[in-house]
Amino acid sequence: MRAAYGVETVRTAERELMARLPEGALMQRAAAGLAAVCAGLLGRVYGSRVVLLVGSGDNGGDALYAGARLARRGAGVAAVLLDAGRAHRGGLAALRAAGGSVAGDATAALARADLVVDGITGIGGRGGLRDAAVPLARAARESGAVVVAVDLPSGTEADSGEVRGECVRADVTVTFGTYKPGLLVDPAREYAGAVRLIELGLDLGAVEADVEALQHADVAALLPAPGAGSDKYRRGVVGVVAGSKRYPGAAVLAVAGALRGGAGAVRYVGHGADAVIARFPEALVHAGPPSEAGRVQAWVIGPGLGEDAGGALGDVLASDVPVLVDADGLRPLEPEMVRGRDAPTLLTPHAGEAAALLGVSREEVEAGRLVAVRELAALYGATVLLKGSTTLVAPAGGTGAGFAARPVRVNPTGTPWLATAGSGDVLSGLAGALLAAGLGAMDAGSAAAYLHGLAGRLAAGGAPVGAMDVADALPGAWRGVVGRGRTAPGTPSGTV
Ligand SMILES: NC(=O)C1=CN([C@@H]2O[C@H](COP(=O)(O)OP(=O)(O)OC[C@H]3O[C@@H](n4cnc5c(N)ncnc54)[C@H](OP(=O)(O)O)[C@@H]3O)[C@@H](O)[C@H]2O)[C@@H](O)CC1
Ligand SMILES: [K+]
Repeated sequence: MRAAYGVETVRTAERELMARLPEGALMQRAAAGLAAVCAGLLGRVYGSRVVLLVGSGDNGGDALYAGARLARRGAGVAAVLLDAGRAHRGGLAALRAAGGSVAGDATAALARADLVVDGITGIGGRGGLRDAAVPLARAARESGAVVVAVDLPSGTEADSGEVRGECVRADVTVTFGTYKPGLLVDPAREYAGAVRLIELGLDLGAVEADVEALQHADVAALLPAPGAGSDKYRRGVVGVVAGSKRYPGAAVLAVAGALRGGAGAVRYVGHGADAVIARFPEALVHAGPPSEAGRVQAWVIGPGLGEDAGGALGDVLASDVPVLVDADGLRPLEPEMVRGRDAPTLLTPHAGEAAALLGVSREEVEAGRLVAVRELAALYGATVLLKGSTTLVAPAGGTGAGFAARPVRVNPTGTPWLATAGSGDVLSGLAGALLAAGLGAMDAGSAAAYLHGLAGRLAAGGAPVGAMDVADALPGAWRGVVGRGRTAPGTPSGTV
């Protein structure tokens, strides 16, 4: 599990550690790690040209001390100081002592740079870059040099992943002590490039993370494996209420996801029965209301239902089994329909659907995904999976003052190729199968997003794919995660 902690938690842990260490030791650890990453990126340090963008806080101090280390190894290091009177004193002295200098002409220095170190702001930054820093961030981007952000790309919000205004676009971000939520959540994540963590020795073991990302081993431990005594009910029967005369394909895709998610059986309810049976003769189809369809261990409702989702939705929510509500099922949804349920409810909106549920614009949701998913979880008292470039899953929340659902899980396996019609229908079926197998709503949602992302990558292999290709790639993704099979060539490693 990869964990990310917010600024307040990081600062508390840093204070505790600093009290036990000699003065300045922590910053030296950070600078040593930063310099080592820069040296690795430069390849040959001697003779290289490094420019430091230095703000007036400790983030700038890190940059200056790392610059001093590179200067000692023969790099030509020039510091651009945003406020000469407030630059980190010790760091500036160290840089000068090592042969580094303060740049007279920032633009000229940036134009010649091989590597730019962004030490404008770290966890102390607020809002987008201030005016004085904006041209420097732009010049860094346009210089063609490798841009390395210190702790965070300056201008991004550490706690929320929001980007309010201009910010630095980094190729690599070297972060200290722990990941910060903004490094894992879009839009800030996009600006961070590849993220390298330098351990500082912070003691965060007993603290609940703000954001966490599952990795292969976590997902492998969650996925159900049928035993010798498993029958279809033990493996989990999923009820799927999806599709309509107009959109029968959504029914097929949701059923495909459920079958590939290990469902012992799928009961399909709706107007897409012919299409479902034609593709999946193993599905059980039912023409009446969901409550009369027979025993299920979880319901999936919504994909492609069109306008007439309401009656079936009430029926399904009245059941005492976990319910996943997606797409058209979300439209008639009111908080009180969900809040009173004893069994788990998992809502799976994309940004537009989340915006409609919250009564805000889609842009607002996209800009503040972490805030939006937490608000929805609190409003509906349900687990919420917010689909998108970084899919987030927030636990069902309370409504008390200051309540912030945590940890929110962020999916690390997503790929832009998944932004294709019907891909969400597959995800719904898959997550429904995991709910039916007995996983909690957080685990079902986040494991499904993980597998779905991997399947998208496997299916795509660098080329466009359709939703059924993603469903067909799920067994390969599953085998790859549990380690019993080989993933197809071209599967990215290292990024998950
Ligand atoms: N604590 C530790 O043990 C360790 C901490 N470490 C490092 O310290 C960093 C935190 O340092 P920090 O607290 O000094 O804050 P920091 O990120 O430098 O920013 C504050 C400065 O930015 C300015 N500023 C604010 N907003 C701005 C904007 N939008 N645009 C432009 N400027 C803006 C603000 O100006 P002011 O408001 O004061 O006028 C102030 O000058 C942390 O990220 C890590 O890198 C490591 O060495 C490991 C050990
Ligand atoms: K920075």
